Amino acid sequence: MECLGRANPAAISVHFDEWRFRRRKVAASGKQLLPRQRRRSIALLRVHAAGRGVDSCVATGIDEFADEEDFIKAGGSERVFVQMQERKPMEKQSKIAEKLSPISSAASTLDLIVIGCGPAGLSLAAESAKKGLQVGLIGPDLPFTNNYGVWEDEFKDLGLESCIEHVWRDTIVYLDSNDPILIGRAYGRVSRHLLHEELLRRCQEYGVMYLDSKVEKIIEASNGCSMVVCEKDLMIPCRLATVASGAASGKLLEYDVGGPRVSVQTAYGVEVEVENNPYDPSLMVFMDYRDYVKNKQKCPEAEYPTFLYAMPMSSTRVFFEETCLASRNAMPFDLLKRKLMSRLDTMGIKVLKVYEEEWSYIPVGGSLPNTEQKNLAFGAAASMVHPATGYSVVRSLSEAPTYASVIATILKKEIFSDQNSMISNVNNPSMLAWKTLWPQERKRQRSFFLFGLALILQLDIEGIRTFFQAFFQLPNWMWQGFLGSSLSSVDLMWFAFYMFAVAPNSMRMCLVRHLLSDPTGATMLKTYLTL
Ligand SMILES: CC(C)=CCC/C(C)=C/C=C/C(C)=C/C=C/C(C)=C/C=C/C=C(C)/C=C/C=C(C)/C=C/C=C(\C)CCC=C(C)C
Repeated sequence: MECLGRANPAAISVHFDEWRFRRRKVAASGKQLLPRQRRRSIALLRVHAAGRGVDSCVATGIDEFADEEDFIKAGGSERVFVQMQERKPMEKQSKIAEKLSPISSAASTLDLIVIGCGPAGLSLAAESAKKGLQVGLIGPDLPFTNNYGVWEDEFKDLGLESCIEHVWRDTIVYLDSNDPILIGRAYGRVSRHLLHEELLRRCQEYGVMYLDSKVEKIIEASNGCSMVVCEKDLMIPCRLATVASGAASGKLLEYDVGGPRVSVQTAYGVEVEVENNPYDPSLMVFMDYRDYVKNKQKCPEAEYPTFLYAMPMSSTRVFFEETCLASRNAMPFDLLKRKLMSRLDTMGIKVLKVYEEEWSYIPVGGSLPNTEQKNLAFGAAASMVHPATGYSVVRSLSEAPTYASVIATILKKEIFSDQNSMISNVNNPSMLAWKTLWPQERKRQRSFFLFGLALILQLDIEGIRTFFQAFFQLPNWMWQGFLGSSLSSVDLMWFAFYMFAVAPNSMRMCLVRHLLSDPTGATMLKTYLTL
């Protein structure tokens, strides 16, 4: 990475103008950027962002993109990328290096290297070290930036209730009428600071080591071990490497080819002090799909069905997030923001003070990782994001102990003859771990979720309302299990029939049409029939 250092404001705008100029020139010529130009281009953006007091790469899913071209390939648009680069506020850096001992390049081969310091990476590193493995964690030391929302019971089951900073006794959904649906389940807002502290404490307790660096590639050494190549050509040897650096870990992993296209969940949020808050502070607003957009005709906002997700922290302080559940192309952040402001205005909510803003970009759907590769993955890198909801943190945290056990079994058993070399007659011991993460049953469930995602993508705002009206009429265990990925593939069939039974005729026709005509329907049926 070319380093341009910190710049003064005048220099920054020159850098940014230069970046824009170069991009336009390249676009006009119809040519690709040369690698050197790409490096320069991203460096310019970073200097621009840093000089504006903006963290250049912290929004969900974006931190591991090598540059804007990778981002665009993964479904983003250049405009969104620039907005994220420009606007994400800089937060206080966490200090992983102060808590964990350093990995030294001269150290002997580590058992496991986990790449990525988000919730998935930290939890897997801690759980693996707890199993007695020598674990190294590598990744930039960035703070958790998103406001994670969780069902309180699910987080309690993980023993992490102390990380919830606010609990609402119930959750509410508004669709088209003033007849809201009370869900009957408590919801919590996770303190990203406490969650980070807790996961870091676990890493420290079990002796995880740390290196603050970006991983360039992972190569296989001649003795069967792996070499993790970091910035400045620093090489760290390990017996197994697991990539947990988010959805944009493409360059470190192989994914199945010809899988479904990646869609995107986008959201723009603000935590604000307001006058005239109409929401009851004891209820979390999971989805408000009521129509509050002014000038509906021909405004681009109306093209994307979005909903409001609101966490009233008190009667005057509220976190509002305008969310596009899924779209084929990312909904631009300025549109989301405009829609949110127009909604608040129409509702008579007056914003007095803005505490913080959030931009969230979550790729959903897409292919599974190739489960025959030696390097492992976890969290969003392993496609563990729920395709139809965008949630992933609880699944990663809850599966970390089992996954770590399997990795420990692979490394401790006779599969490896000694500390450093793998017995050659065992083809690929990583398959055991991949099978734990993605057994055929999980693949069936995911094919159903992808079918559901494709359905959501086709619905307009009216269709979405009718659809969720039916969804929340299902028995609690069904819709809760669907959201928490805990329904078996057979349960999901019951879920589909139940949806069909409770839906109005127009939606029934839509469901059957989708099953018969959408390619995800055929893929789902094929996956269900594969033993
Ligand atoms: C920061 C972060 C991390 C984030 C931010 C953003 C946000 C705020 C977000 C939020 C989100 C949310 C709230 C979400 C939610 C979601 C949901 C609720 C979802 C749901 C879904 C559902 C579905 C998909 C369903 C589906 C169904 C189906 C597919 C069905 C089918 C059926 C059929 C086919 C029928 C058949 C029958 C015969 C043939 C008879």
